Amino acid sequence: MNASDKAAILIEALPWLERFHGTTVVIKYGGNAMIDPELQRAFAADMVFLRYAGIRPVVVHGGGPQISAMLGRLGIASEFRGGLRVTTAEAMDVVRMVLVGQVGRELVGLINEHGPFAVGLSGEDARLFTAVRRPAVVDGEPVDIGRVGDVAAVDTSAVDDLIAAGRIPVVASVAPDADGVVHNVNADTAAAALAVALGARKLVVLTDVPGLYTNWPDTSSLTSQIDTDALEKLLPGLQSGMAPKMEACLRAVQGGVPAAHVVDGRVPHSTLLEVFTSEGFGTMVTSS
Ligand SMILES: Nc1ncnc2c1ncn2[C@@H]1O[C@H](COP(=O)(O)OP(=O)(O)O)[C@@H](O)[C@H]1O
Ligand SMILES: CC(=O)N[C@@H](CCC(=O)OP(=O)(O)O)C(=O)O
Repeated sequence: MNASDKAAILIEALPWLERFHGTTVVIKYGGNAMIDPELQRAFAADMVFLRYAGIRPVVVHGGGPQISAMLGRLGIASEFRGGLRVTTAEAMDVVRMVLVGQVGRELVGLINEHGPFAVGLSGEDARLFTAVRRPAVVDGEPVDIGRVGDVAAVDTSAVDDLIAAGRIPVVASVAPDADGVVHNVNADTAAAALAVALGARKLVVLTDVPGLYTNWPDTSSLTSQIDTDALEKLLPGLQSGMAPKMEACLRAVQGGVPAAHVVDGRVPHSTLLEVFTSEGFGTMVTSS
């Protein structure tokens, strides 16, 4: 690559720097996009890059595969209904231990290799999230799946304090209900609720596919942009992890976040590509 090509790549970022400088961006880092240590390091570097670019990144992380692995080691089977984990009280202890004590700590450590930026917290800290029990929806019917929560209320004060101090909040998606009983919240759902409450400029959801396939698994049905009306119609037919993910994007945009993006976290530096380049990357959800 010659000097003018390099300069072209750098200057391509300028309009996006102008547009997003000073805004809050919520990035959901999915467990499936986390399995490779090099990708994890690239993700951590992207968060620090955003921070130095004057953007305020807030990370919400998943860890589904890591939870399933730990449950497996303990001899507990994993079961999902409508894309959500069936969570007994016993499984909830493992979910909390893995998300807060393992996945969150690792991400905080990787970001902090660059400086004293990341501070980990969960929905339990300073009442960040209050959960209500959430049934799974299977064939249009609600099914009780135990200690699974939706986000009923968000108190952003702890996250606001961290952002104001120049930190990068790293949030695990477990949350107490109004009685203090801790629930397992899907991380896409938690990210969307936090993006809405923070008035984020965008929500970026990293996963392990190039985006939303409107006719899964037909690879020609990958969609680069979809509006909320079209997504609402598509939602009842979506399977597995994509159902809560796209519902979360829909909620974020309906809640006032201008755009939600589902991008391929297996591509190194996918967040930078989404935020700072002009060609579309992944699937963008916008308001109708
Ligand atoms: N319509 C669809 N478009 C894209 N992926 C889909 C679709 N339906 C099901 N999937 C599956 O959903 C998975 C992503 O969800 P999930 O495993 O929960 O990811 P994450 O851990 O990133 O939250 C993809 O790997 C894919 O196998
Ligand atoms: C209720 C529910 O399903 N919770 C998820 C929480 C973690 C998560 O969402 O992780 P990913 O983003 O990696 O899928 C779970 O237990 O797997």
